[in-house]
Amino acid sequence: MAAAYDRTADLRALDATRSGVRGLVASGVTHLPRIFRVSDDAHQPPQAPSQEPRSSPAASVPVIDLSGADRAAVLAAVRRAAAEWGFFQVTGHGVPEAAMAAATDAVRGFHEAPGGEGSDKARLYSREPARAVKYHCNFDLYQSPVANWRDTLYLRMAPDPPDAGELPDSCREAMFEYAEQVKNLGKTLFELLSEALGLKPSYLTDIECNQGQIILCHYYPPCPQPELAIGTSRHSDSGFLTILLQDEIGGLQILHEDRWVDVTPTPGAFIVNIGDLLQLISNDRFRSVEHRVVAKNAAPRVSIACFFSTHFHPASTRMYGPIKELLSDENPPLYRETLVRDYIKHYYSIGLDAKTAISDFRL
Ligand SMILES: O=C(O)CCC(=O)C(=O)O
Ligand SMILES: [Fe+2]
Repeated sequence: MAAAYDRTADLRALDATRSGVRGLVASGVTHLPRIFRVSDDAHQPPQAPSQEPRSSPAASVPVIDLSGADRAAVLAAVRRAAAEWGFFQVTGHGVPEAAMAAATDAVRGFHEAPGGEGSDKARLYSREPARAVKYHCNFDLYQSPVANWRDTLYLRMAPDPPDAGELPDSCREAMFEYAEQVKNLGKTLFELLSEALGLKPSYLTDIECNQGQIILCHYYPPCPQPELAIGTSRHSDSGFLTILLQDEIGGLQILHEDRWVDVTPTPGAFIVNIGDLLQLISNDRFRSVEHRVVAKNAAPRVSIACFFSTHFHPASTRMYGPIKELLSDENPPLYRETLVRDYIKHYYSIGLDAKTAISDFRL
């Protein structure tokens, strides 16, 4: 029997530093603190990556060039990827590489700046749901079974953009520009996804799937014992759609046909994935797929995840259910209707680590 261990005290101690995992690394930790230790079975995927047969090359997440002249071919590729993978990478998306690099550099700069008295990190450190701009180590630190080796700068950019003064100086310009660029790309993607469902291009934006925009700027410091830790626990995304930018380090994996498949960093590309709510309204035509980020010790990793979700519209009374145009006698509705905020509330009540939220809305 292990000696009594006060996990909550350790979590509180980490929280009180207001400088996250990066602060631990800066202070020179050489062993993984226990709160980050993945229990032996908790993160075993169907097969651990090291046990996967490698005899045939693993299939990889589709890469789609959105600038392709043959629109029908682009649509077919999007339809297929959204249905079979739930994930794809996009190139030819029109977002200037300079804006992508500026955002990544700004996020890295924020996370690598020292914390402590008077710092932006100390000023922004918060778990307050109402705050539009905040920084923290693990949004679910006190709920999750294992702390993730990751810190996050949270920016809620739409529908009500934050005051410019709330953003850290080092990020302000780059992140406002990035948010605008990704919002435009989101509109393009929602149009493609609408058409891929056989609907008019404006269908998904007409029902306001693109109205909310939360940008999570993640930083995964080098981990002293990566095999014992996890960067982000397995989960599916709750919103409609996610547009993700990752740097060259890698570590993101998606669960495809019962195997973890690496999402290989592709210079200049964005990763796009279907969220639970889009699976729900597409009546399972599109799939929201589980993913995770493995910890690494070589170098820090930066990723920027932009979620299109409207759950912070507390007044929104729009109900979302399977899109009527997609239903027929052969395709009856698979889900009940829900308010976005009720779906998200349920999702968070379960927490990362399991994909049962959407199944609880199945008819
Ligand atoms: O860091 C990543 O690549 C993925 C992060 C993620 O899955 C999320 O924020 O939902
Ligand atoms: Fe995610």
